[in-house]
Amino acid sequence: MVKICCIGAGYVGGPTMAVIALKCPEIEVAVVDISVPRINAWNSDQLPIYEPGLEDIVKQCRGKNLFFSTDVEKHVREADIVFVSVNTPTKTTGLGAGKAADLTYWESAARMIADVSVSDKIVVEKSTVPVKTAEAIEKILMHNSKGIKFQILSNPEFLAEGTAIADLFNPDRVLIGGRETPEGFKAVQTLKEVYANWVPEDQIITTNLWSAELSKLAANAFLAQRISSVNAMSALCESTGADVTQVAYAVGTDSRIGPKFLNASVGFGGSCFQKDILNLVYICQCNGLPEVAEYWKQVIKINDYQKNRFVNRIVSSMFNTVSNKKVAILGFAFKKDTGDTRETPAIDVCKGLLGDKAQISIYDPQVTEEQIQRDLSMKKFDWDHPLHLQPMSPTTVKQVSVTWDAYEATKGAHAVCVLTEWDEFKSLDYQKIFDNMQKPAFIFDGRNIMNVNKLREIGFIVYSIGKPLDAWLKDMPAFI
Ligand SMILES: NC(=O)c1ccc[n+]([C@@H]2O[C@H](COP(=O)([O-])OP(=O)(O)OC[C@H]3O[C@@H](n4cnc5c(N)ncnc54)[C@H](O)[C@@H]3O)[C@@H](O)[C@H]2O)c1
Ligand SMILES: O=c1ccn([C@@H]2O[C@H](COP(=O)(O)OP(=O)(O)O[C@H]3O[C@H](CO)[C@@H](O)[C@H](O)[C@H]3O)[C@@H](O)[C@H]2O)c(=O)[nH]1
Repeated sequence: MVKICCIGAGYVGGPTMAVIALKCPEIEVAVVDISVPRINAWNSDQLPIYEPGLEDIVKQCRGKNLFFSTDVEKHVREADIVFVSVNTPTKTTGLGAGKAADLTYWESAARMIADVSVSDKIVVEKSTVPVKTAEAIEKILMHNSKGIKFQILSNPEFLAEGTAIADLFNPDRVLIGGRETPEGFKAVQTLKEVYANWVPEDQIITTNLWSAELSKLAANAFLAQRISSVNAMSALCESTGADVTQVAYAVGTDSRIGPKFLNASVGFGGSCFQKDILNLVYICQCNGLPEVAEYWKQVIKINDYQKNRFVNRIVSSMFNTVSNKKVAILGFAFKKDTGDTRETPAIDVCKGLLGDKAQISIYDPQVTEEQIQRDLSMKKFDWDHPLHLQPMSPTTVKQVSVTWDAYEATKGAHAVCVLTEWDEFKSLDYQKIFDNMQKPAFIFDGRNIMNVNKLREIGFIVYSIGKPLDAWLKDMPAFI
């Protein structure tokens, strides 16, 4: 029986391995992690991450051919294929701080693999890593291997959170990069056979190592660039009376452009886009390509601009101050159908409002008060380290309250901000919300999910990203 071990039981390691176990009953899959609470959660009824469809699969396979364990060394030693899906955060100190990927966790995993291995292995990069990481990993493994042979493959993951299971069942493509040597080709073929259990062969792309590593960074940069492009247009729409949804539709019907990923928003979030683009920028700089670096940096700059613009719009619309005003936040996760808050735009928006002394009341169906308080007090990039290494929230932010009910959050508020596109926000009783709010009552829709006409009929002053402005908002100078 082929044995797979995955180091890192996170948003990628957990779902990816669960799907491999489901689709390949003849393979034994062990997911290992240094975090005891995380592994305990994977072995309980309360999984550590919320992902539609995941629980069913874990329940089906756990204890049969899918195991979660903290005995990292044992499972690595026994495995034929070792996936490494550990954190690759942005460096916070030293060379490349604020841009370069911090490969501490990767390197320690590679050293451990070399230490404990007693048989040849295929080591698969599942984490998103800088191009050429495989070369460094090869060196670590080779110099510590005691004669054991390792083949390194790059097999980046393209799943998106909230749709991880659907993406894994039906990927647009699986990408495998390897060394162009007989041993390298053989390793690529072995991994290809795993995926071929459910992915059509013509959707399994094989390349050299560096193309696979770089394709992952490139794909995220292209995706994020589309969002920054449409968000840049949203600002122009507000100034000209154009409607960004209409513009995006008209642009996206061109088959060369395509309709996906053109939703204007308060800004993109999530653990990947910013981190991976910063990493790409750093790699360009290190390779003497400052113009290319500047080009990609702009995608992040526009994203920051969009988040600032949103906060400034709120404050300027409300007579240029939100001091002591209650502002309700609907949605804190970085997108719907996940409880993940890593780099969520809600953090920046809340911090911006807190900077103007607002009282904030937050409701998100999947995010706990503890998580929100940690997010609002954590330093930039701290969130991307393993949980047990993250600083605990030193103090709670007093002007922030968290409820489990949208009506409670909005009661007595001056304004409501929609920051995550949860479906349930579309069907709230907005008349009831309006009746219980201070007047004038504002709604700032950062996701364009609201029925604007209906809200205006009720009496709200409504701001939607990139849409023709309410007369009220037109009269209020926006300091952006
Ligand atoms: N989250 C996504 O949607 C996504 C999608 C594609 C790629 N990626 C990439 O995959 C990688 C992992 O992302 P994630 O979201 O799953 O992160 P995560 O933080 O959810 O999981 C990483 C896990 O690795 C564990 N870990 C760290 N060092 C370890 C070690 N030496 N031994 C054992 N366990 C260790 C941590 O405790 C943590 O549980 C990152 O490089 C990320 O960029 C993420
Ligand atoms: O038209 C759009 C599409 C997305 N977003 C926002 O962009 C962010 C990222 O969304 P999405 O890409 O759907 O989720 P992620 O889980 O971050 O997935 C991205 O990052 C992963 C990690 O690398 C990759 O594997 C995926 O392919 C890539 O889509 C979220 O805040 C979304 O709300 C928009 O604002 N407008």
